[in-house]
Amino acid sequence: MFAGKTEELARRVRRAQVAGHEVLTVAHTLDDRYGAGVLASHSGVEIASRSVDATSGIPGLVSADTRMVAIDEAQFFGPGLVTVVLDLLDSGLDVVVAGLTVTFDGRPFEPLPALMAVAETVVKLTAVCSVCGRDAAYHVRLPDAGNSPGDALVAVPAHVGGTDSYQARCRAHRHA
Ligand SMILES: Nc1ncnc2c1ncn2[C@@H]1O[C@H](COP(=O)(O)OP(=O)(O)O)[C@@H](O)[C@H]1O
Ligand SMILES: Cc1cn([C@H]2C[C@H](O)[C@@H](COP(=O)(O)O)O2)c(=O)[nH]c1=O
Repeated sequence: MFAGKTEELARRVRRAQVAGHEVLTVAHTLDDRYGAGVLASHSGVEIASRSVDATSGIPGLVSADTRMVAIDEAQFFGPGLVTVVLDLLDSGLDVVVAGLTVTFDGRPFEPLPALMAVAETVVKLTAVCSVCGRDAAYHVRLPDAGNSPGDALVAVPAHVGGTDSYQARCRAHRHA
């Protein structure tokens, strides 16, 4: 988290739009922090988006004019997103996916690892460790975020949050 994934997704969406391409930006309904129809980064960058509650809702949003599909918070969609993304690519669309690769307890967070394996290009961004300032590929869930969050691999509304619930951490401080 806080690595700039949404900012980078927004940059790519805007760049495609400048080129005159029709872009479909998709988010998951689990994260409704900024309201329906908008994606926002932690720094306040906003882009218009459509929300769906499952991967099966994505293909139906694609129109004949769509050139690019941009998907944020891919970790909320689960492993089924891989097939949908591959089908979109096979139909000739550009697809850009942003999401968390690691859970708050440090495990690989599908579908990102599988998507990274089949992607032509992977950009892995890191945040700034909140303890020491080094590159942070991990995050910790803060004690105030609530007890017993359950399985980190199963996306639920209780896991949704920002600086209120999570901090970015480097390898050395990922358990601190
Ligand atoms: N620990 C941190 N490390 C880096 N950026 C942070 C941190 N905490 C807050 N930020 C802010 O978060 C922004 C990135 O937000 P965002 O694009 O939403 O990231 P992500 O989608 O990876 O969570 C940064 O530009 C910065 O303003
Ligand atoms: C670590 C972790 C985070 N989440 C949630 C928390 C946020 O709502 C999003 C990540 O958003 P960001 O744009 O990358 O900051 O995911 C989660 O569900 N499970 C986790 O393990």
